[in-house]
Amino acid sequence: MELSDNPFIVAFKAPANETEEERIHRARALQDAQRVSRQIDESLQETKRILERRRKAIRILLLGQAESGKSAVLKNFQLAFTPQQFQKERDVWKTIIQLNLISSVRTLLNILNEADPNTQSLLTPPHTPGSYPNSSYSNKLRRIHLGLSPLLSMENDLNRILFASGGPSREIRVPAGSTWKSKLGFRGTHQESELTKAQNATKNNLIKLLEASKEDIESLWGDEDIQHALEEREVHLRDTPGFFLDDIERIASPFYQPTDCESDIVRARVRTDGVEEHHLIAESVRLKGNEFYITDVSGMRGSRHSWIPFFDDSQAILFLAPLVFNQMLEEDPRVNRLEDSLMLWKEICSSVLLANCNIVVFFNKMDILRRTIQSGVEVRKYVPSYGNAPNEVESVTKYFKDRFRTYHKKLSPKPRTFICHETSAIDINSTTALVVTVHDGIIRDNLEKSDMI
Ligand SMILES: Nc1nc2c(ncn2[C@@H]2O[C@H](COP(=O)(O)OP(=O)(O)OP(=O)(O)O)[C@@H](O)[C@H]2O)c(=O)[nH]1
Ligand SMILES: [Mg+2]
Repeated sequence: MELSDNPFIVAFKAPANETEEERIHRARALQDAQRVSRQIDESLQETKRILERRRKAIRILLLGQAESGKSAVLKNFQLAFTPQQFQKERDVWKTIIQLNLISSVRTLLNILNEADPNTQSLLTPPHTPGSYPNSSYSNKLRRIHLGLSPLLSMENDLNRILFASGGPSREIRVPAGSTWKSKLGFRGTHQESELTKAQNATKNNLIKLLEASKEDIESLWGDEDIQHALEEREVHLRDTPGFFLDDIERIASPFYQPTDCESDIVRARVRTDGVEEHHLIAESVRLKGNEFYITDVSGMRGSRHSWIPFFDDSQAILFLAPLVFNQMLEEDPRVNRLEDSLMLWKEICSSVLLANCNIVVFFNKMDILRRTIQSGVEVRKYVPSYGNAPNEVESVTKYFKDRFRTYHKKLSPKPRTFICHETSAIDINSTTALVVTVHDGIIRDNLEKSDMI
């Protein structure tokens, strides 16, 4: 570039007959302009570095309906590639697990309440013990009911203090980002725990109260009348998110640590609210320095529009489709979960924005499918097109695999390979091994694509 073309030289050229005062003023203005220009250059360089880093990293988008297991698969990635970082978060998950447990207790007590019209409201037990009117339930259950009331009040307090949310809700819901983790005691590299004395005291009180309530919870869960009421209402509590009642002995112990059983953390339920991007830098020697950007989204119907901006930037999509054929969507109880997954699958396959993206399907929650089939539930009752095919796991899986494959072939804008895996994301040994395989596959595929280019 000619000096005379340089915009700085042109803009700050000395005018004829410049006074000394004007010259000083012009020199200062030039210095300021150069400083701003340097700052812009540096910020452009930084943006370029970030973009370059992103380009080299593996970029994965997790998609699927709510409760399909996206966040559980993300935790498996963290376990496989950043286990040390994952361990640091265990205290956060301990509180979540305890809250999940209390939520199941609330479900049982609600059933008790519904089933027994004479039982008084949960949170307003009678002032004088023994003043319940006669009813179909035993005195034992009424005593347990009363004994567990403080635990429910504690749940309210915790939700209010830790998540600033009022009243009980079926699920823990936190805003996107990791600030909620620091509220539960997580100390990240750049974050200090935000726990106040009051919050710490509440967490400690919860541990004591859980220990004191352990026997009541065990009795409630083991009670025949309660089990009968669950069966009558077709409530499969073991298949619901965040189910820990079978682990009460461990979890209600004052020495409980989720590290004793890492799958506890994967089983813990926190509903994703919005879109969260997780940046992982692999810790193992083999992959040292490999980076991932994994985007986890909310799967609720009303949130799916927010996925689209992330389509462009992703190299691979992991689509979670649990083969749970006998459950309805929480947000719309008229819609069968598996039908909803198929509808979503069709939209993802036909999206032009995703034409070049690898899509891997995880037929998740295979453990639940196995239990459901074993308990004698018939697929054809929920999916009439299944007809008289054998009511066996293998046959059911093949049937749905064929349906997913057919739509994939028919609707993909360009030909691409159909890849699917049967998973149970809470089985961490097999799932961490699988995510490593998927990771290797994405790298191989990218290399092939760049060779073709
Ligand atoms: N039994 C069983 N439970 C699973 C499996 N995968 C996930 N879960 C549990 O199901 C619940 C829901 O899983 P999440 O990973 O939170 O679901 P999500 O897709 O992230 O849901 P949203 O954040 O609401 O969109 C959690 O408690 C998980 O631990 C599985 O294969 N088997
Ligand atoms: Mg989630």
